[in-house]
Amino acid sequence: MSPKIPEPTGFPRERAFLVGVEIRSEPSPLSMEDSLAELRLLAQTADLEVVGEAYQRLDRPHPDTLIGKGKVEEIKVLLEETAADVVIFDTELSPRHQRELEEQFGNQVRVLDRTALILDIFARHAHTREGILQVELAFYEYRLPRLTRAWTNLAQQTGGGGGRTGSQGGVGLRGPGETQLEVDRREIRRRIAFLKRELEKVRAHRQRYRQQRRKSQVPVISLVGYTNAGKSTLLNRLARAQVYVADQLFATLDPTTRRVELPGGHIVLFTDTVGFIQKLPTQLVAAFRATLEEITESDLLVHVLDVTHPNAVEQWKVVQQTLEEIGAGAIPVITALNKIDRLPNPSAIQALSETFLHSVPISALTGEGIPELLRVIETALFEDYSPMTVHIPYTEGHMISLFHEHGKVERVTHHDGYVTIRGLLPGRLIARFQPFTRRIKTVTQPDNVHEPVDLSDS
Ligand SMILES: Nc1nc2c(ncn2[C@@H]2O[C@H](COP(=O)(O)OP(=O)(O)OP(=O)(O)O)[C@@H](O)[C@H]2O)c(=O)[nH]1
Ligand SMILES: [Mg+2]
Repeated sequence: MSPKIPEPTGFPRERAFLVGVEIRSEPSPLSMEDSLAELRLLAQTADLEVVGEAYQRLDRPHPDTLIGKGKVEEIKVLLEETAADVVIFDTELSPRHQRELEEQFGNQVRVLDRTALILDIFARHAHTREGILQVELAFYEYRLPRLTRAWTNLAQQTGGGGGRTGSQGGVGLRGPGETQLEVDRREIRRRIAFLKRELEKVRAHRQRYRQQRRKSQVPVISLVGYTNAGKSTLLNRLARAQVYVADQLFATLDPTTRRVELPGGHIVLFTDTVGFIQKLPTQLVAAFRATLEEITESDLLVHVLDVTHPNAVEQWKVVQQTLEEIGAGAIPVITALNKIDRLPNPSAIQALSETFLHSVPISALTGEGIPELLRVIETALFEDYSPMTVHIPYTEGHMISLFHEHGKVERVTHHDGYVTIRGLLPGRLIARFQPFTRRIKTVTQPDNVHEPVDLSDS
C-alpha cells in the first residue's frame, strides 16, 4: 500500500484587476463590456482570481499611460483596496505604456495586457514540440521590445517572492526557460533566430507531409472557429477521436488530423485547429504559421460557430476576418451552427440557417445534425461543380492533367508558356486551383531570382 500523501494546499491564486479601454479612434469588433467579459474568461482560464474591474472610454490613447491621469489615480487606489497582484489591460499596451503604468502603480503590481495573458494560456496549453516552439517564439517576440524596465522589475519580483501572494512565476511570467532573468537582448535575439530555424524545419516537414497527402487526392477539411466554439468536440464526434475538449479558452493549440468516411463512401481528412479570438496580435498569429498553414492549405473549411454565445455574430465576423488575414479567404466555407441543443426555442434554428449562408445546424455534443453536415460536405466536395478559369504554367503539368481528369473542360487556349482552361471544377479542387485564377509570370532577374509579377490587371 502506498503511503497517503497529503494534498498539496497550493499557492493562493493570483489576484487580478481588469481594465477595459475603448479608444474611439480604434474601433473593435466587440463592445468594451463584452470584450472585458471575454478577458474575464481568459483570466479564469489562466487560473487568476478576478478581484475588480474598471473601464475608460477615450477619444485617443494618452501618450504616456494609455488611460488618463485621473483614471490612473483611481485605479491605483482600487489596486490597494483589492490587494491585486496584477492589473491586466484589455488592449495591447505599448512598451512605453507598460513601463509608465508600472511606475505609477508601484512595484507591488505587475502590469500586463491581453496579449501577455493569451501567451500565458498558450504556454500552459502547449504540449507538442511544435506548440512549445511556437509559444516560445511568440513569447520572446512580445518580450523583446519590453525588456528594459520590465526585466529589472521581473528580477526583483521573482527574487522577492513575486507579488502579494508570494507565488513564484505568476501570470505573464510563465514562459520558456527559467534563466530568462540573465539573458540579455542579444541572447534573446539569438534564441528567436534559433526558434525560427527550428520552426522552419517543422514547416518543411509538414509541407512534405501535405504534399504526400495531396498526391493521395484525399480532401482535407479544417475545423476553424472562435475559441470554445466546439471544434474539438466536433472532431471527436466525427472521428470518435480522443481530442482534448474543455470549457476553457484555447484548449487546443496543435492540429490533430483524423480520417473520416462520408455517407457516400468518400474518405476525407478532418483537422482540428487553434481557435481564434478578437484582438489577436499579429506577432502571435505569425508565430503559429506552421499550424495555420494547415488551414490555408485545406480544401474546405467548416466554420464552427457557437450560436448560443451572446456575441455569436461578432465572433463569426472575427473568424472570417482572421481567415482573410492568414490567406484562407478563398477557400470554400460551410458554417456549422453548433450547440443547438442549448437553444430554448427550436424555431430559432430556422432563423439562424437563413442568416448564415451554406450553414447546417448541429450539436457536436448530442450528434444532432451531424449526418446532414456530412452530407452537405460530401455534396460540396464531390457533387457541386463551379465555373472557373485558370492560367496554368506549363511547368505545372500535374495541375493541367488534374483539371482534365476531375473537372469538366469547356475551353483550352495556349499563350506565353501558359494554358488557360475554362470549365467546371468540383468543390474539393476549388481551393487548389485558386492560385491559378490570376496570371502570374515569372521574370528571370540578373541574379537569377524568380520574382512573380501579377499580370491580372494588364
Ligand atoms: N451544449 C453543448 N456544448 C458543446 C457543444 N459542442 C461543444 N460544447 C462544449 O463547449 C466547450 C468547448 O468545446 P471544445 O470542443 O473544447 O471547443 P474548441 O472550439 O475546440 O475550443 P478551443 O480548443 O479552446 O479553441 C466544451 O465544454 C464542450 O463540451 C454542443 O454542441 N452543445
Ligand atoms: Mg479545441
